[in-house]
Amino acid sequence: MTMQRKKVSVIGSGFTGATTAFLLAQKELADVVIVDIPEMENPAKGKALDMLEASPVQGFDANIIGTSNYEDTKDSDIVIITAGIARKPGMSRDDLVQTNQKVMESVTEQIVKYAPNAIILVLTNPVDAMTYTVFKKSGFPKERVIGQSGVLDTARFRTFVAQELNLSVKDVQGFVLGGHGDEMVPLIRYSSAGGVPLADLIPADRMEEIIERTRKGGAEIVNLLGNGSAYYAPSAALVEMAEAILKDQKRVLPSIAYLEGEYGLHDLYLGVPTVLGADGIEKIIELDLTEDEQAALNKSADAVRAVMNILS
Ligand SMILES: NC(=O)C1=CN([C@@H]2O[C@H](COP(=O)(O)OP(=O)(O)OC[C@H]3O[C@@H](n4cnc5c(N)ncnc54)[C@H](O)[C@@H]3O)[C@@H](O)[C@H]2O)C=CC1
Ligand SMILES: O=C([O-])CC(=O)C(=O)O
Repeated sequence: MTMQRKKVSVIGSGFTGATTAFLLAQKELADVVIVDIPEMENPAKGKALDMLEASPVQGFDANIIGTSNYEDTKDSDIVIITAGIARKPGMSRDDLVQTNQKVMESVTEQIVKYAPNAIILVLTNPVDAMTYTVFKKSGFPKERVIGQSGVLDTARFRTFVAQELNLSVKDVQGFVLGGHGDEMVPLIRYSSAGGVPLADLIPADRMEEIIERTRKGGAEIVNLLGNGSAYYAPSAALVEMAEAILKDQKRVLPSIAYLEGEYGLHDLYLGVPTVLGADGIEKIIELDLTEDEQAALNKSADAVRAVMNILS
């Protein structure tokens, strides 16, 4: 009996889409379909073929194709949306909202048609509002529409802390709540190195600088790259979430989830700790926040709502 491999479709063959596709294949998590608009079909095909030609060298078994035909995404287990425009230096993520809302709506229509049972992971910015757009347009249950921000924001925080303390990144845990913007809420109380609270290891003023760098982590890369935004770490984050779902790992990872009263917030998508498994978001973990933390989370939610108000 042959085992049917899982199928993941990645919408958008740009920096994040291509990198995500390659990581998924290298880890043999699924066969991968990369979809772009008809004008970009050949580059998408070219990237897919190039990746496939790396498979004998690296020794991975996964098929990868590029296409502009959504029929090829039929019955995907997961669809990852990276389609749309990215910001340039001087822009905020929120400047992308109008263009990317249209892209989300057209892409979602196709997903509903061809992969009605898929779990959707959204990367496109402004990601909290774009995940909400996809949720509304798809009519999928909330646990099957998930946005990516917290794994990336936490990874940035962990990187900076590990550098600061000259420790392995493996032993540094971080915890970031809230929207994927300057108002995100790193929770130091829940962050540690080898189980030791960070507050015992890093002076408060230095910690503030690390938090600020984390909040501006996306812009730091945008300014260095000059004509696009981060893609290696964002793709690694998406793949960690996809792996948790494909392998039903029940990982505790931050996700952008639909809130219906959790943390006192209603009818918006925001970054919170979740359990990710075969059903998507299987649980939202609610923490008891201090007054200051709740106020910071509310401020972050307000920033997301301000973007949602621009949605047409
Ligand atoms: N949530 C997060 O943490 C992160 C979000 N992002 C966001 O991800 C998005 C993609 O970034 P990159 O890959 O760097 O951009 P990119 O410009 O390299 O690639 C975007 C791709 O989407 C394609 N596309 C546009 N409209 C499409 C449609 N209707 N259907 C299919 N494909 C379409 C374009 O042709 C292009 O190939 C941006 O909005 C960016 O801000 C990027 C990094 C992190
Ligand atoms: O900053 C951007 O525009 C892309 C992004 O979301 C990130 O890298 O965090």
